[in-house]
Amino acid sequence: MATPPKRSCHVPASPTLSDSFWRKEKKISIEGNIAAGKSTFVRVLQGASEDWEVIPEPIGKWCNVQNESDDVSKELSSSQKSGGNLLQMLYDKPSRWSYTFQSYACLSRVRSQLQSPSIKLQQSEKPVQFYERSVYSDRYVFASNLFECGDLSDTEWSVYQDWHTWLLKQFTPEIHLDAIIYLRAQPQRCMQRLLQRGREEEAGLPLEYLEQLHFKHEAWLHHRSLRMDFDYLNDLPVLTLDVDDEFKKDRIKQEVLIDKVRDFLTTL
Ligand SMILES: Nc1ncnc2c1ncn2[C@@H]1O[C@H](COP(=O)(O)OP(=O)(O)OP(=O)(O)O)[C@@H](O)[C@H]1O
Ligand SMILES: Nc1nc(=O)c2ncn([C@H]3C[C@H](O)[C@@H](CO)O3)c2[nH]1
Repeated sequence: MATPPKRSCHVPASPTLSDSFWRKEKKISIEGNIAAGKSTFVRVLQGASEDWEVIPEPIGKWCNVQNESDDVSKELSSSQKSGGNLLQMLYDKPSRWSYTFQSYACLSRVRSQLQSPSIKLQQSEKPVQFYERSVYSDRYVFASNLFECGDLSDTEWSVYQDWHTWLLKQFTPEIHLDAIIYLRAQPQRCMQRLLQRGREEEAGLPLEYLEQLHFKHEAWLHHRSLRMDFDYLNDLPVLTLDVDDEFKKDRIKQEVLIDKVRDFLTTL
Protein backbone atom coordinates (compact mmCIF):
# COMPACT_ATOMS: atom_id res chain seq x y z
CA MET A 1 0.00 0.00 0.00
CA ALA A 2 1.34 3.46 -0.90
CA THR A 3 2.33 5.60 2.08
CA PRO A 4 0.01 8.62 2.37
CA PRO A 5 1.75 11.99 1.94
CA LYS A 6 3.02 13.53 5.19
CA ARG A 7 0.64 16.15 6.57
CA SER A 8 2.38 19.44 7.22
CA CYS A 9 1.68 20.71 10.74
CA HIS A 10 3.34 24.03 10.33
CA VAL A 11 1.42 27.23 10.84
CA PRO A 12 2.66 30.33 9.03
CA ALA A 13 3.78 33.01 11.49
CA SER A 14 1.32 35.44 9.95
CA PRO A 15 -0.83 34.31 7.02
CA THR A 16 -1.69 37.91 6.19
CA LEU A 17 1.87 38.94 5.36
CA SER A 18 2.91 38.59 1.74
CA ASP A 19 5.43 35.97 0.58
CA SER A 20 7.65 38.71 -0.71
CA PHE A 21 7.93 40.16 2.79
CA TRP A 22 9.06 36.84 4.23
CA ARG A 23 11.55 36.42 1.40
CA LYS A 24 13.24 39.75 1.94
CA GLU A 25 13.13 39.76 5.75
CA LYS A 26 16.38 38.72 7.47
CA LYS A 27 16.39 36.98 10.86
CA ILE A 28 19.56 37.31 12.84
CA SER A 29 20.36 35.97 16.27
CA ILE A 30 22.71 37.79 18.62
CA GLU A 31 24.60 35.19 20.63
CA GLY A 32 27.05 35.49 23.50
CA ASN A 33 27.85 34.62 27.08
CA ILE A 34 25.90 35.88 30.09
CA ALA A 35 26.52 39.62 30.54
CA ALA A 36 28.70 39.84 27.41
CA GLY A 37 26.60 42.89 26.49
CA LYS A 38 23.84 41.62 24.19
CA SER A 39 21.06 43.85 25.55
CA THR A 40 23.43 46.81 25.48
CA PHE A 41 24.42 46.04 21.89
CA VAL A 42 20.83 45.52 20.65
CA ARG A 43 19.86 48.89 22.13
CA VAL A 44 22.57 50.42 19.95
CA LEU A 45 21.27 48.51 16.91
CA GLN A 46 17.67 49.52 17.61
CA GLY A 47 18.58 53.18 17.33
CA ALA A 48 20.70 52.73 14.20
CA SER A 49 18.12 51.99 11.51
CA GLU A 50 14.38 52.21 10.90
CA ASP A 51 14.65 48.87 9.11
CA TRP A 52 15.91 47.02 12.19
CA GLU A 53 13.72 45.53 14.91
CA VAL A 54 14.92 43.84 18.09
CA ILE A 55 13.16 40.92 19.80
CA PRO A 56 14.47 40.83 23.39
CA GLU A 57 15.10 37.67 25.36
CA PRO A 58 11.90 36.89 27.34
CA ILE A 59 13.67 36.87 30.73
CA GLY A 60 10.69 38.65 32.37
CA LYS A 61 8.58 35.55 31.73
CA TRP A 62 11.18 33.27 33.29
CA CYS A 63 11.46 35.37 36.43
CA ASN A 64 7.70 35.59 36.88
CA VAL A 65 5.99 32.55 35.41
CA GLN A 66 2.24 33.15 35.07
CA ASN A 67 -0.62 30.62 35.10
CA GLU A 68 -2.69 32.47 32.55
CA SER A 69 -4.45 30.05 30.29
CA ASP A 70 -6.56 27.73 32.43
CA ASP A 71 -10.11 28.55 33.54
CA VAL A 72 -9.34 28.30 37.26
CA SER A 73 -6.66 31.00 37.00
CA LYS A 74 -9.34 33.62 36.23
CA GLU A 75 -10.46 33.35 39.84
CA LEU A 76 -6.97 33.68 41.33
CA SER A 77 -5.33 36.78 42.73
CA SER A 78 -2.13 37.95 41.04
CA SER A 79 0.07 36.41 43.75
CA GLN A 80 -1.75 33.08 43.40
CA LYS A 81 -1.26 33.27 39.64
CA SER A 82 2.48 33.50 39.95
CA GLY A 83 4.23 30.24 39.05
CA GLY A 84 7.44 31.54 40.61
CA ASN A 85 10.85 32.74 39.56
CA LEU A 86 12.15 29.93 37.38
CA LEU A 87 15.55 31.55 36.80
CA GLN A 88 16.10 31.76 40.54
CA MET A 89 14.92 28.17 40.98
CA LEU A 90 17.31 27.03 38.25
CA TYR A 91 20.32 28.72 39.84
CA ASP A 92 19.37 27.55 43.37
CA LYS A 93 18.82 23.92 42.43
CA PRO A 94 19.91 23.12 38.86
CA SER A 95 19.49 19.36 39.17
CA ARG A 96 15.79 19.86 39.99
CA TRP A 97 14.92 22.70 37.62
CA SER A 98 17.14 22.46 34.52
CA TYR A 99 14.69 20.42 32.46
CA THR A 100 11.75 22.67 33.36
CA PHE A 101 13.79 25.78 32.66
CA GLN A 102 15.06 24.60 29.26
CA SER A 103 11.55 23.56 28.20
CA TYR A 104 10.06 26.90 29.14
CA ALA A 105 12.93 28.96 27.78
CA CYS A 106 12.70 27.14 24.46
CA LEU A 107 8.92 27.51 24.27
CA SER A 108 9.16 31.24 24.89
CA ARG A 109 11.92 31.57 22.28
CA VAL A 110 9.86 29.72 19.65
CA ARG A 111 7.02 32.13 20.37
CA SER A 112 9.23 35.17 19.98
CA GLN A 113 10.99 33.82 16.88
CA LEU A 114 7.55 33.42 15.26
CA GLN A 115 6.38 36.87 16.28
CA SER A 116 5.02 38.98 13.43
CA PRO A 117 7.08 42.03 12.60
CA SER A 118 5.76 45.47 13.48
CA ILE A 119 3.80 47.43 10.86
CA LYS A 120 6.83 49.71 10.47
CA LEU A 121 9.05 46.74 9.65
CA GLN A 122 6.46 45.32 7.26
CA GLN A 123 6.70 48.53 5.27
CA SER A 124 10.47 48.51 5.23
CA GLU A 125 12.52 47.82 2.11
CA LYS A 126 15.23 45.85 3.92
CA PRO A 127 13.63 44.48 7.08
CA VAL A 128 15.82 42.81 9.69
CA GLN A 129 14.71 41.18 12.95
CA PHE A 130 17.44 40.70 15.54
CA TYR A 131 16.80 38.13 18.28
CA GLU A 132 18.54 38.12 21.61
CA ARG A 133 19.70 34.49 21.53
CA SER A 134 17.83 31.65 19.81
CA VAL A 135 16.35 28.18 20.11
CA TYR A 136 19.80 26.94 19.08
CA SER A 137 21.76 28.45 21.98
CA ASP A 138 19.04 27.03 24.22
CA ARG A 139 20.09 23.55 23.14
CA TYR A 140 23.70 23.69 21.97
CA VAL A 141 25.02 26.02 24.67
CA PHE A 142 22.86 25.91 27.79
CA ALA A 143 21.05 22.56 27.80
CA SER A 144 24.10 20.74 26.47
CA ASN A 145 26.25 22.25 29.22
CA LEU A 146 23.72 21.36 31.92
CA PHE A 147 23.72 17.80 30.62
CA GLU A 148 27.53 17.66 30.74
CA CYS A 149 27.45 18.98 34.30
CA GLY A 150 24.98 16.25 35.32
CA ASP A 151 22.08 18.65 35.92
CA LEU A 152 20.04 17.11 33.10
CA SER A 153 19.80 13.33 33.36
CA ASP A 154 20.37 11.07 30.32
CA THR A 155 16.60 10.64 30.03
CA GLU A 156 15.83 14.36 30.32
CA TRP A 157 18.48 15.22 27.71
CA SER A 158 17.13 12.58 25.30
CA VAL A 159 13.54 13.75 25.75
CA TYR A 160 14.57 17.41 25.35
CA GLN A 161 16.54 16.71 22.16
CA ASP A 162 13.72 14.63 20.71
CA TRP A 163 11.03 17.27 21.10
CA HIS A 164 13.42 20.12 20.23
CA THR A 165 14.26 18.56 16.86
CA TRP A 166 10.65 17.64 16.15
CA LEU A 167 9.24 21.01 17.19
CA LEU A 168 11.69 23.08 15.17
CA LYS A 169 11.11 20.94 12.09
CA GLN A 170 7.39 21.82 12.31
CA PHE A 171 8.31 25.48 12.05
CA THR A 172 10.62 25.21 9.09
CA PRO A 173 11.22 27.59 7.35
CA GLU A 174 9.60 30.30 9.52
CA ILE A 175 12.01 29.80 12.35
CA HIS A 176 15.15 29.65 10.22
CA LEU A 177 17.86 32.18 10.85
CA ASP A 178 19.76 33.93 8.07
CA ALA A 179 22.84 34.63 10.15
CA ILE A 180 24.32 34.94 13.64
CA ILE A 181 26.21 37.76 15.30
CA TYR A 182 28.53 36.40 17.99
CA LEU A 183 29.45 38.88 20.71
CA ARG A 184 32.72 37.45 21.94
CA ALA A 185 34.01 38.39 25.38
CA GLN A 186 36.37 36.76 27.83
CA PRO A 187 34.59 35.03 30.74
CA GLN A 188 36.41 37.27 33.25
CA ARG A 189 35.04 40.34 31.48
CA CYS A 190 31.52 38.84 31.56
CA MET A 191 31.90 38.13 35.28
CA GLN A 192 32.91 41.73 35.89
CA ARG A 193 29.83 42.97 33.97
CA LEU A 194 27.56 40.44 35.65
CA LEU A 195 28.64 41.66 39.09
CA GLN A 196 28.32 45.28 38.06
CA ARG A 197 24.78 44.68 36.72
CA GLY A 198 23.82 42.93 39.98
CA ARG A 199 20.86 40.83 38.83
CA GLU A 200 19.70 39.14 42.06
CA GLU A 201 19.14 35.67 40.58
CA GLU A 202 22.74 35.54 39.30
CA ALA A 203 24.41 36.53 42.57
CA GLY A 204 26.02 33.14 43.28
CA LEU A 205 27.12 32.23 39.73
CA PRO A 206 30.76 31.09 39.70
CA LEU A 207 33.28 32.10 37.04
CA GLU A 208 33.52 28.42 36.15
CA TYR A 209 29.95 28.49 34.80
CA LEU A 210 30.80 31.41 32.49
CA GLU A 211 33.93 29.53 31.37
CA GLN A 212 31.86 26.48 30.47
CA LEU A 213 29.41 28.61 28.47
CA HIS A 214 32.31 30.42 26.77
CA PHE A 215 33.77 27.09 25.72
CA LYS A 216 30.38 26.08 24.23
CA HIS A 217 30.03 29.34 22.30
CA GLU A 218 33.56 29.02 20.98
CA ALA A 219 33.03 25.43 19.81
CA TRP A 220 29.79 26.40 18.10
CA LEU A 221 30.55 29.80 16.58
CA HIS A 222 34.33 30.19 16.45
CA HIS A 223 35.76 26.71 15.81
CA ARG A 224 32.45 25.57 14.29
CA SER A 225 33.16 22.08 15.52
CA LEU A 226 29.74 21.19 16.99
CA ARG A 227 27.68 18.50 15.35
CA MET A 228 24.16 19.85 14.97
CA ASP A 229 20.85 18.25 14.08
CA PHE A 230 19.95 21.10 11.72
CA ASP A 231 22.20 20.92 8.64
CA TYR A 232 21.66 24.50 7.54
CA LEU A 233 23.30 25.80 10.74
CA ASN A 234 26.70 24.44 9.68
CA ASP A 235 26.87 26.92 6.78
CA LEU A 236 25.18 29.86 8.46
CA PRO A 237 27.19 33.10 8.14
CA VAL A 238 28.61 34.26 11.50
CA LEU A 239 29.89 37.76 12.26
CA THR A 240 32.11 37.78 15.34
CA LEU A 241 32.44 41.07 17.22
CA ASP A 242 34.96 41.43 20.00
CA VAL A 243 33.11 43.19 22.83
CA ASP A 244 35.74 43.07 25.58
CA ASP A 245 36.22 46.79 25.06
CA GLU A 246 33.98 49.39 26.68
CA PHE A 247 31.58 50.71 24.00
CA LYS A 248 28.54 51.59 26.08
CA LYS A 249 29.40 55.27 26.37
CA ASP A 250 31.60 55.58 23.28
CA ARG A 251 29.71 56.74 20.13
CA ILE A 252 32.70 56.17 17.88
CA LYS A 253 33.14 52.57 18.94
CA GLN A 254 29.39 52.06 18.54
CA GLU A 255 29.57 53.41 14.97
CA VAL A 256 32.40 51.01 14.16
CA LEU A 257 30.29 48.08 15.36
CA ILE A 258 27.23 49.27 13.44
CA ASP A 259 29.29 49.63 10.24
CA LYS A 260 30.47 46.05 10.65
CA VAL A 261 26.85 44.92 10.97
CA ARG A 262 25.81 46.93 7.89
CA ASP A 263 28.67 45.44 5.83
CA PHE A 264 27.75 41.97 7.04
CA LEU A 265 24.10 42.46 6.03
CA THR A 266 25.11 43.33 2.49
CA THR A 267 26.73 39.89 2.17
CA LEU A 268 23.55 37.97 3.09
N1 LIG B 1 30.92 47.08 26.06
C1 LIG B 1 30.58 47.31 27.31
N2 LIG B 1 31.36 48.07 28.06
C2 LIG B 1 31.06 48.31 29.35
N3 LIG B 1 30.00 47.82 29.99
C3 LIG B 1 29.18 47.05 29.29
C4 LIG B 1 29.42 46.74 27.92
N4 LIG B 1 28.44 45.93 27.49
C5 LIG B 1 27.63 45.75 28.53
N5 LIG B 1 28.05 46.42 29.61
C6 LIG B 1 27.43 46.41 30.94
O1 LIG B 1 27.52 45.05 31.39
C7 LIG B 1 26.32 44.64 32.03
C8 LIG B 1 25.73 43.45 31.26
O2 LIG B 1 25.33 43.87 29.97
P1 LIG B 1 24.00 43.32 29.26
O3 LIG B 1 22.86 43.35 30.21
O4 LIG B 1 23.88 44.09 27.98
O5 LIG B 1 24.45 41.81 28.99
P2 LIG B 1 23.67 40.64 28.28
O6 LIG B 1 24.64 39.94 27.38
O7 LIG B 1 22.42 41.14 27.63
O8 LIG B 1 23.29 39.71 29.51
P3 LIG B 1 22.39 38.38 29.60
O9 LIG B 1 23.21 37.27 29.05
O10 LIG B 1 22.13 38.21 31.04
O11 LIG B 1 21.12 38.63 28.81
C9 LIG B 1 25.40 45.85 32.05
O12 LIG B 1 25.55 46.50 33.29
C10 LIG B 1 25.94 46.73 30.91
O13 LIG B 1 25.71 48.08 31.19
N1 LIG C 1 20.01 27.48 31.57
C1 LIG C 1 19.73 28.45 30.72
N2 LIG C 1 19.24 28.13 29.52
C2 LIG C 1 18.94 29.07 28.58
O1 LIG C 1 18.49 28.75 27.47
C3 LIG C 1 19.15 30.43 28.95
N3 LIG C 1 18.97 31.60 28.31
C4 LIG C 1 19.32 32.55 29.17
N4 LIG C 1 19.70 32.02 30.35
C5 LIG C 1 20.07 32.78 31.55
C6 LIG C 1 21.38 33.46 31.50
C7 LIG C 1 21.15 34.72 32.30
O2 LIG C 1 21.36 34.45 33.69
C8 LIG C 1 19.68 35.03 32.09
C9 LIG C 1 19.41 36.10 31.06
O3 LIG C 1 20.05 35.82 29.85
O4 LIG C 1 19.08 33.81 31.70
C10 LIG C 1 19.62 30.71 30.24
N5 LIG C 1 19.93 29.72 31.13
